[in-house]
Amino acid sequence: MAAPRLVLLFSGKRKSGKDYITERLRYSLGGDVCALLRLSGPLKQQFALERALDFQRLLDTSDYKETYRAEMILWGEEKRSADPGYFCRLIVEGVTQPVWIISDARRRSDVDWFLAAYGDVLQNVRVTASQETRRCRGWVYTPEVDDAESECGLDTGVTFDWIIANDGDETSLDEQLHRLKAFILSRLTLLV
Ligand SMILES: Nc1ncnc2c1ncn2[C@@H]1O[C@H](COP(=O)(O)OP(=O)(O)OP(=O)(O)O)[C@@H](O)[C@H]1O
Ligand SMILES: C[C@@](O)(CCOP(=O)(O)O)CC(=O)O
Repeated sequence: MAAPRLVLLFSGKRKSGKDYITERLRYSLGGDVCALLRLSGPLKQQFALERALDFQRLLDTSDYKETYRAEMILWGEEKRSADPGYFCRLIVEGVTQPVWIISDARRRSDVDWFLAAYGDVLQNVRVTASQETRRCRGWVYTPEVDDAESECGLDTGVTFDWIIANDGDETSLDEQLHRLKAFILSRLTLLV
Protein backbone atom coordinates (compact mmCIF):
# COMPACT_ATOMS: atom_id res chain seq x y z
CA MET A 1 0.00 0.00 0.00
CA ALA A 2 1.39 3.44 -0.99
CA ALA A 3 1.89 5.76 1.97
CA PRO A 4 -0.27 8.91 1.76
CA ARG A 5 1.40 12.30 1.47
CA LEU A 6 -1.40 14.02 3.28
CA VAL A 7 -4.28 12.76 5.40
CA LEU A 8 -7.12 15.18 6.18
CA LEU A 9 -9.24 13.93 9.06
CA PHE A 10 -12.61 15.72 9.04
CA SER A 11 -15.06 15.87 11.91
CA GLY A 12 -18.14 17.93 12.75
CA LYS A 13 -21.63 17.72 14.15
CA ARG A 14 -24.57 16.23 12.27
CA LYS A 15 -25.57 18.44 9.32
CA SER A 16 -22.54 20.67 9.73
CA GLY A 17 -21.76 19.71 6.13
CA LYS A 18 -18.93 17.16 6.37
CA ASP A 19 -20.09 15.21 3.31
CA TYR A 20 -20.86 18.36 1.31
CA ILE A 21 -17.44 19.89 1.95
CA THR A 22 -15.36 16.75 1.57
CA GLU A 23 -17.15 15.93 -1.71
CA ARG A 24 -16.43 19.43 -3.01
CA LEU A 25 -12.77 19.10 -2.09
CA ARG A 26 -12.45 15.69 -3.68
CA TYR A 27 -14.11 16.99 -6.86
CA SER A 28 -11.81 19.97 -6.93
CA LEU A 29 -8.65 17.89 -6.40
CA GLY A 30 -9.73 15.09 -8.72
CA GLY A 31 -10.14 11.39 -8.08
CA ASP A 32 -6.58 10.54 -9.16
CA VAL A 33 -5.09 12.75 -6.47
CA CYS A 34 -7.64 12.40 -3.71
CA ALA A 35 -9.45 9.45 -2.10
CA LEU A 36 -12.58 10.21 -0.08
CA LEU A 37 -12.92 7.64 2.71
CA ARG A 38 -15.77 7.21 5.19
CA LEU A 39 -15.41 5.39 8.50
CA SER A 40 -19.16 4.89 8.46
CA GLY A 41 -18.99 3.10 5.06
CA PRO A 42 -18.00 -0.40 6.22
CA LEU A 43 -19.99 0.14 9.43
CA LYS A 44 -23.21 0.79 7.51
CA GLN A 45 -22.48 -2.00 5.04
CA GLN A 46 -22.06 -4.65 7.73
CA PHE A 47 -24.94 -3.29 9.81
CA ALA A 48 -27.24 -3.37 6.75
CA LEU A 49 -26.20 -6.91 5.94
CA GLU A 50 -26.86 -8.18 9.47
CA ARG A 51 -30.25 -6.45 9.71
CA ALA A 52 -31.37 -6.93 6.09
CA LEU A 53 -31.54 -3.12 5.58
CA ASP A 54 -30.98 -1.01 2.47
CA PHE A 55 -27.26 -0.08 2.55
CA GLN A 56 -27.60 2.62 -0.14
CA ARG A 57 -30.30 4.40 1.85
CA LEU A 58 -28.10 4.40 4.96
CA LEU A 59 -25.50 6.33 2.97
CA ASP A 60 -27.51 9.41 1.97
CA THR A 61 -28.93 12.31 3.98
CA SER A 62 -32.24 10.60 4.65
CA ASP A 63 -34.79 10.02 7.41
CA TYR A 64 -34.18 6.31 6.78
CA LYS A 65 -30.58 6.70 8.03
CA GLU A 66 -31.72 8.74 11.04
CA THR A 67 -34.23 6.02 12.01
CA TYR A 68 -31.36 3.60 12.48
CA ARG A 69 -28.65 6.01 13.69
CA ALA A 70 -28.88 5.24 17.43
CA GLU A 71 -28.80 1.49 16.75
CA MET A 72 -25.90 1.88 14.32
CA ILE A 73 -23.96 3.89 16.90
CA LEU A 74 -24.33 1.12 19.49
CA TRP A 75 -23.50 -1.57 16.94
CA GLY A 76 -20.35 0.32 15.87
CA GLU A 77 -19.35 0.92 19.48
CA GLU A 78 -19.40 -2.81 20.17
CA LYS A 79 -17.01 -3.37 17.27
CA ARG A 80 -14.79 -0.49 18.33
CA SER A 81 -14.61 -1.54 21.96
CA ALA A 82 -13.26 -4.91 20.84
CA ASP A 83 -10.88 -3.26 18.34
CA PRO A 84 -10.70 0.59 18.23
CA GLY A 85 -8.91 0.60 14.85
CA TYR A 86 -11.36 -1.80 13.19
CA PHE A 87 -13.07 0.65 10.79
CA CYS A 88 -9.92 2.78 10.34
CA ARG A 89 -7.95 -0.18 9.00
CA LEU A 90 -10.76 -1.27 6.70
CA ILE A 91 -11.10 2.09 4.92
CA VAL A 92 -7.40 2.65 4.21
CA GLU A 93 -6.87 -0.81 2.73
CA GLY A 94 -5.50 -0.63 -0.82
CA VAL A 95 -5.85 3.15 -1.23
CA THR A 96 -3.30 4.47 -3.72
CA GLN A 97 -4.03 8.20 -4.08
CA PRO A 98 -1.57 10.59 -2.39
CA VAL A 99 -4.22 12.64 -0.57
CA TRP A 100 -6.73 10.97 1.73
CA ILE A 101 -9.79 12.70 3.04
CA ILE A 102 -11.57 10.92 5.88
CA SER A 103 -14.97 12.55 6.12
CA ASP A 104 -16.25 11.45 9.51
CA ALA A 105 -13.99 11.12 12.55
CA ARG A 106 -16.21 11.01 15.63
CA ARG A 107 -14.22 9.55 18.47
CA ARG A 108 -10.92 10.04 20.23
CA SER A 109 -10.03 6.50 19.18
CA ASP A 110 -10.41 7.54 15.50
CA VAL A 111 -8.09 10.54 15.97
CA ASP A 112 -5.60 8.52 18.02
CA TRP A 113 -5.48 5.75 15.43
CA PHE A 114 -4.77 8.16 12.55
CA LEU A 115 -2.25 10.07 14.67
CA ALA A 116 -0.39 6.88 15.48
CA ALA A 117 -0.47 5.61 11.88
CA TYR A 118 -0.05 8.85 9.88
CA GLY A 119 0.77 11.57 12.42
CA ASP A 120 3.55 13.08 10.32
CA VAL A 121 1.15 13.86 7.44
CA LEU A 122 -2.09 14.32 9.38
CA GLN A 123 -4.24 17.47 9.43
CA ASN A 124 -7.26 17.63 11.72
CA VAL A 125 -10.12 19.54 10.11
CA ARG A 126 -13.28 20.59 11.96
CA VAL A 127 -16.42 21.64 10.11
CA THR A 128 -18.69 23.94 12.10
CA ALA A 129 -22.19 25.31 11.58
CA SER A 130 -24.60 26.96 13.98
CA GLN A 131 -27.54 24.99 15.38
CA GLU A 132 -29.84 27.26 13.36
CA THR A 133 -28.05 26.41 10.11
CA ARG A 134 -28.03 22.71 10.97
CA ARG A 135 -31.76 22.84 11.73
CA CYS A 136 -32.39 24.36 8.30
CA ARG A 137 -30.57 21.33 6.87
CA GLY A 138 -32.89 18.95 8.71
CA TRP A 139 -31.15 18.47 12.05
CA VAL A 140 -33.46 17.63 14.95
CA TYR A 141 -31.94 17.26 18.42
CA THR A 142 -32.12 13.59 19.35
CA PRO A 143 -31.22 12.36 22.86
CA GLU A 144 -28.79 9.42 22.90
CA VAL A 145 -27.43 10.63 19.58
CA ASP A 146 -26.60 14.33 20.00
CA ASP A 147 -25.42 13.92 23.59
CA ALA A 148 -23.44 10.72 22.88
CA GLU A 149 -19.76 10.20 22.07
CA SER A 150 -20.62 9.87 18.37
CA GLU A 151 -21.47 13.60 18.33
CA CYS A 152 -19.51 14.97 21.32
CA GLY A 153 -16.37 12.83 21.43
CA LEU A 154 -14.23 15.49 19.73
CA ASP A 155 -15.78 18.59 21.32
CA THR A 156 -12.73 18.99 23.56
CA GLY A 157 -9.19 17.72 23.79
CA VAL A 158 -8.35 17.83 20.07
CA THR A 159 -6.29 20.55 18.41
CA PHE A 160 -7.68 21.31 14.99
CA ASP A 161 -5.33 22.46 12.25
CA TRP A 162 -8.24 23.85 10.26
CA ILE A 163 -11.72 25.01 11.19
CA ILE A 164 -14.11 25.42 8.27
CA ALA A 165 -17.16 27.54 9.10
CA ASN A 166 -20.01 26.30 6.93
CA ASP A 167 -22.89 28.59 7.83
CA GLY A 168 -24.25 29.25 4.40
CA ASP A 169 -22.01 32.12 3.24
CA GLU A 170 -20.88 30.78 -0.13
CA THR A 171 -18.16 33.41 -0.63
CA SER A 172 -16.62 32.71 2.75
CA LEU A 173 -16.77 28.94 2.17
CA ASP A 174 -15.13 29.35 -1.24
CA GLU A 175 -12.28 31.31 0.35
CA GLN A 176 -11.77 28.78 3.13
CA LEU A 177 -11.75 25.85 0.70
CA HIS A 178 -9.40 27.75 -1.59
CA ARG A 179 -6.91 28.18 1.29
CA LEU A 180 -7.17 24.52 2.25
CA LYS A 181 -6.71 23.42 -1.35
CA ALA A 182 -3.67 25.68 -1.74
CA PHE A 183 -2.17 24.06 1.37
CA ILE A 184 -2.86 20.56 0.00
CA LEU A 185 -1.26 21.41 -3.33
CA SER A 186 1.73 23.00 -1.61
CA ARG A 187 2.31 19.78 0.34
CA LEU A 188 2.12 17.75 -2.88
CA THR A 189 4.56 20.06 -4.65
CA LEU A 190 7.00 20.11 -1.74
CA LEU A 191 7.14 16.35 -1.66
CA VAL A 192 7.44 15.65 -5.41
N1 LIG B 1 -22.50 25.10 2.17
C1 LIG B 1 -23.59 24.41 1.79
N2 LIG B 1 -24.37 24.86 0.78
C2 LIG B 1 -25.48 24.17 0.41
N3 LIG B 1 -25.92 23.04 0.98
C3 LIG B 1 -25.17 22.55 2.01
C4 LIG B 1 -23.98 23.20 2.45
N4 LIG B 1 -23.48 22.48 3.47
C5 LIG B 1 -24.29 21.42 3.64
N5 LIG B 1 -25.32 21.46 2.77
C6 LIG B 1 -26.44 20.50 2.66
O1 LIG B 1 -26.89 20.22 3.99
C7 LIG B 1 -27.24 18.84 4.13
C8 LIG B 1 -26.39 18.23 5.26
O2 LIG B 1 -25.03 18.27 4.84
P1 LIG B 1 -24.08 16.99 4.95
O3 LIG B 1 -24.83 15.74 4.62
O4 LIG B 1 -22.85 17.29 4.21
O5 LIG B 1 -23.79 17.06 6.52
P2 LIG B 1 -23.03 16.01 7.43
O6 LIG B 1 -22.22 16.80 8.40
O7 LIG B 1 -22.30 15.03 6.55
O8 LIG B 1 -24.25 15.33 8.17
P3 LIG B 1 -24.45 13.88 8.83
O9 LIG B 1 -23.40 13.76 9.91
O10 LIG B 1 -25.83 13.94 9.35
O11 LIG B 1 -24.25 12.87 7.72
C9 LIG B 1 -27.01 18.19 2.77
O12 LIG B 1 -28.23 18.16 2.06
C10 LIG B 1 -26.01 19.15 2.09
O13 LIG B 1 -26.10 19.11 0.70
C1 LIG C 1 -23.26 5.05 13.05
C2 LIG C 1 -22.51 6.23 12.47
O1 LIG C 1 -21.34 5.79 11.81
C3 LIG C 1 -23.42 6.93 11.46
C4 LIG C 1 -22.69 7.98 10.66
O2 LIG C 1 -23.45 8.42 9.61
P1 LIG C 1 -23.17 9.79 8.88
O3 LIG C 1 -21.69 10.06 8.87
O4 LIG C 1 -23.89 10.84 9.66
O5 LIG C 1 -23.75 9.60 7.52
C5 LIG C 1 -22.10 7.17 13.58
C6 LIG C 1 -21.09 6.57 14.51
O6 LIG C 1 -20.20 5.79 14.12
O7 LIG C 1 -21.19 6.90 15.71
